[in-house]
Amino acid sequence: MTKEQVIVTAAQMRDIEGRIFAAGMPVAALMEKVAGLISDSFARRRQRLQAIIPQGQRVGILVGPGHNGGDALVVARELHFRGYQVWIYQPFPKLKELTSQHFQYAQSLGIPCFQELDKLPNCDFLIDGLFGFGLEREITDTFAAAINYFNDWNKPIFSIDLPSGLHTDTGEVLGTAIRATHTFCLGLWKQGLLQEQALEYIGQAELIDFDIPLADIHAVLGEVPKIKRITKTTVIQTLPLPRSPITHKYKAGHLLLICGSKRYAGGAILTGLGARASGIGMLSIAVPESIKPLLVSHLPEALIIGCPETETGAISNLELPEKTDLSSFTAIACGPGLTKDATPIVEQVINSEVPLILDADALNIVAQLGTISTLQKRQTTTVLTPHTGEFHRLFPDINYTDRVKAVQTAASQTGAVVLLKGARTAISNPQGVVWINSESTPALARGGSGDVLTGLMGGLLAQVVNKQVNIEDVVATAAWWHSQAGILAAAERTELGVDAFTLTQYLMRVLLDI
Ligand SMILES: NC(=O)C1=CN([C@@H]2O[C@H](COP(=O)(O)OP(=O)(O)OC[C@H]3O[C@@H](n4cnc5c(N)ncnc54)[C@H](O)[C@@H]3O)[C@@H](O)[C@H]2O)[C@H](O)CC1
Ligand SMILES: [K+]
Repeated sequence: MTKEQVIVTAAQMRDIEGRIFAAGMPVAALMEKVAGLISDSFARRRQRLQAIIPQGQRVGILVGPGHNGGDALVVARELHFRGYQVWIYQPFPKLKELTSQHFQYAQSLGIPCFQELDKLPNCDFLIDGLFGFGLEREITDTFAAAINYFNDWNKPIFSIDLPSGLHTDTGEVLGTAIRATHTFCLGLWKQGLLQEQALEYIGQAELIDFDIPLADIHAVLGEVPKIKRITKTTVIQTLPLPRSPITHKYKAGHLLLICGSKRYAGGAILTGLGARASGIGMLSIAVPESIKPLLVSHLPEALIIGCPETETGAISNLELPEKTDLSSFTAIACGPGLTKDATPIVEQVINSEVPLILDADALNIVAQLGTISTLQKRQTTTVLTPHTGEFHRLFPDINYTDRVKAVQTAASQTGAVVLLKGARTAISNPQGVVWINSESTPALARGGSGDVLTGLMGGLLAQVVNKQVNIEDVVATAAWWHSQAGILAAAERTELGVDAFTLTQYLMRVLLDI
């Protein structure tokens, strides 16, 4: 485990810091260390920012009543000595002792301090030290008015630990919140910063590591923390690389995709291209007979199985090649483009013993059949990959604003690994172990990119399912791979240039860089 993977709640951070203080680290010393690291990072960033904001170096420091404010005051002092023109806004009647001492010292240095908004000078940047993980309740009155006032200034705002006003664990806005350009998250990633609803407030997030001993992290979070960020470390451990020099196509997995319809042939092609990019040894794709020629032309290496179809052009019956049945495959991925007329097919794969990924229309069909009753029958690997709409249809009683809790609940109810798609995709296994994909791109918000993920994930699962891997690690690796390809493509083609087919062409590029 690396610190970049760890995610904490406010309570866990308080416990971890409490252990550090109990071991003898003075709070004031930690505050000095943290604020020094922030000032260094800010100064390094200034070189880059100077290009964007060349004029002056006037910094407004927003100081809250707790140690977040204390951090900000130490940063104010350090930037003052580094030649910035610093002023302080501190409207609180009562400050914590350490914060109060730093405030007093800043005033003794002649740093202008203000209590009223209308007296504030102009500035080039703001540093937000109003609230950190100690925010306990909704921000109201003067403090809410101040936050809204600073948001309206449209200046770059650097938030310390969290944008003030965000709930540390859920990322919810408590009344109002600073819209940060950049967030310096202190020590360990706070869970709220990885929640979708926080994204528009965080700006670019950076972890300021202040050498928290791993022993203290394990003491509070356990040997293997339950909730982690997906990083390259996980991916490298999970990918079927390097390949054995003596492997052959039958040892590199045999995936069956069941997808497509006369109406949605493209979904089947994109799913197939995603699977191809996974490196899968053998790929079979069951589609309605009428679109078989299309698939063959796009995926000559795949075995395309033309199935009987309903009059609406959906698969009516899985007509597998002779001497094969579902157990001939190491994994099945089912759903993209199926339409809701393929219910018997979905029931058939659910009743099989084969590791199974359900996506798109397969999920809508499961929702219609009754999610829990349908899936509880299965005793083998099942993965669900809903977007929020499909998630709501599958689990109408689960509130998904806190996406971590939502996927944990859905996974424990169904016994499946559940991936909830979004800007911060969350994945849980039935035991509540959660991965969060903390890097993605809005470029992926397009029809078809989910089909690519299903194929990629199916191909990866088919290659590793018989090895000692955690299924949630495989799902997390596919999600990371998929979003990194989107990020790479967007960097070269802008966020408007990543159609699903293009995305499939970037998947392999990602692995070249790890
Ligand atoms: N734990 C430590 O000693 C260190 C923490 N670090 C930094 O400090 C904050 C956590 O500090 P804490 O004092 O616990 O809380 P905050 O600074 O976030 O401030 C909360 C403060 O404000 C009061 N409060 C809470 N909600 C409201 C509200 N809605 N309206 C008004 N006032 C409110 C509450 O009573 C607290 O006193 C952490 O984020 C780090 O930035 C250091 O980095 C290391 C030492
Ligand atoms: K803050």
